[in-house]
Amino acid sequence: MSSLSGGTKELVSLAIPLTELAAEAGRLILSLSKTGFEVRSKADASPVTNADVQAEEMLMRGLGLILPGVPVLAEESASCGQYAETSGTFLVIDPLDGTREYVAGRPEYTVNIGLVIAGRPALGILAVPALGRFYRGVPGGGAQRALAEPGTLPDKHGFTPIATRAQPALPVALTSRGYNDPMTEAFLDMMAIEKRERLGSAYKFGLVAEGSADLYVRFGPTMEWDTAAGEALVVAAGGSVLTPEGELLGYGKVEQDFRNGPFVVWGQPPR
Ligand SMILES: Nc1ncnc2c1ncn2[C@@H]1O[C@H](COP(=O)(O)O)[C@@H](OP(=O)(O)O)[C@H]1O
Ligand SMILES: [Mg+2]
Repeated sequence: MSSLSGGTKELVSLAIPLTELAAEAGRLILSLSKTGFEVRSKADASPVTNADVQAEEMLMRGLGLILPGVPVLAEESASCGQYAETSGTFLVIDPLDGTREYVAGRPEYTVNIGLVIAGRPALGILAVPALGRFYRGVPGGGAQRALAEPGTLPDKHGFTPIATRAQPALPVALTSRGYNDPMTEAFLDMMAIEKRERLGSAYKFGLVAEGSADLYVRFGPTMEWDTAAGEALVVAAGGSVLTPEGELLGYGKVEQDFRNGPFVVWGQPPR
């Protein structure tokens, strides 16, 4: 068992070593993109590389030291049928979110580390190693970002506060690059937007959290490791993640194989 109490101050302190760990895993992934990686298909036909697997191993080792005893729900372990105990506090990680983008040479892939307490994302870290962007947030404790040269680790004193922006008359909307669906299109068709950008990873949450975009629309399926870290970050920065009915996403949905339903990420409350 861990001795985590879940207080805001404790979580803000915990975010520091977790950010360093995500950045280390990101550096490993980025270096493998230069030296070469191997791609194979998973049971669901989605790609996986040795970068996903090695980064997950690094994260599991590091999390075992930082938060011993806290179960870790991890994408690659879950795809082999190994599920963590998620009825209490648990970590949820995607070691390489946006593997398709990574394989295609696009830079938006992320390392996601989330912490779920009482069914809610309580801390979130996103590293975007190829773009040198590092985000962290604790709902109630604020959100921060650091910028660094790609391939280098962020300066621990380089984190500055970020917040979502007031929604402009014509908002900037984000969607998945590769997994769009008719409901997402219909929702966007109903809105007057300035522009729409497609990106394949949790970087979309970072862009909403820092006020570069206003909403991220996702009616197609995602997994809890795609959203836990990003949701904590966006909420910490002043935004929200809501189902079309205005409900919160739940976490630890073992009976749904940790699959999320539709949601919209809002920088500011929906009007
Ligand atoms: N049919 C499906 N069922 C469950 N999750 C899906 C899915 N299609 C896509 N996803 C999830 O959506 C994520 C990609 O979304 P996006 O491109 O917007 O980041 C995938 O993450 P991975 O790419 O890490 O597997 C995957 O987890
Ligand atoms: Mg993913």
